Amino acid sequence: MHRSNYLTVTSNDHGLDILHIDNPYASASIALFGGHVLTFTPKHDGRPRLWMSEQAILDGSKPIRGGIPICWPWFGPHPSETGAPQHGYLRTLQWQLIQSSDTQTGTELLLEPSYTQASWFTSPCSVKLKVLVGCYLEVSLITRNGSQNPVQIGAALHSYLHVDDIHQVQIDGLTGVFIDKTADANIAQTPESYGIDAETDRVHLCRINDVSVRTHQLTQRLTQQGHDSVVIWNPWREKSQSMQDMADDGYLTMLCVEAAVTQGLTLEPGEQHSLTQSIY
Ligand SMILES: O=P(O)(O)OC[C@H]1O[C@H](O)[C@H](O)[C@@H](O)[C@@H]1O
Repeated sequence: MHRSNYLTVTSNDHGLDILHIDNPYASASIALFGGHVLTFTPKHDGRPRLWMSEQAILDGSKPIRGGIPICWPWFGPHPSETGAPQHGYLRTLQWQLIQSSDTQTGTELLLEPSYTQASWFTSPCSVKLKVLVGCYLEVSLITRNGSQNPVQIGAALHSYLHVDDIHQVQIDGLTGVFIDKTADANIAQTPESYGIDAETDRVHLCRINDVSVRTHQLTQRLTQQGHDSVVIWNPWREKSQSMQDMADDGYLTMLCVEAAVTQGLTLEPGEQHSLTQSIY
């Protein structure tokens, strides 16, 4: 196995293994629990791009609130099984590091979950997560259908962006309609001037590749591929207060911009699909 010169591995107080990358371009950390990118800070401006909850539970008992949770093989609640976990089960599995190497664009890591089949999803699919830590962060979730039959999946790279002040946020690049999960899944039109001033949970039904989140201090550009939706989520005050792993005012400095497959993607036998998001 190749190993990056810029990689170190530590354990946190609860025994979770954390990969740390500190290369000429950026620093980043990834928990093997969930294959979960926790932090990413490019060195050209030193500004952390990802938000992590002050009250995130980092002991392996719950999904981690912040960074980039991996949702697979469904997004949101399971379509029929009420006992199945929200957003699938990969975000609470132990993952392994398969490979790491240094390239001209940064450090590349390849991870895979310890298993992919569960009672709610018995198809033999393989999953890998490719992470590039460079001037920008690129995360690709790669699914391969290893069965003899077509398989349907959903997925998301559920990225929590750090923003200086949610009241300043303007989202650029999204157009078309969205499903408003805060209003009985009504269909609504994306506003031209897109700010956030209340609980927001919107599934934008679009394959738009380029989205930006602007505040006075920073414009964060995100690109997506392999998605059928972009999800925008901020729980706002009341929901933040009700969440054990979020500070009451946590909503003020975060915004989720998620590259997602929410409409069901069919993979033919042997077919591979990549869901990719880059954060600049
Ligand atoms: O609390 P979680 O299971 O991590 O989900 C957090 C959020 O994820 C997505 O953005 C969904 O659209 C929301 O409905 C959900 O509340």
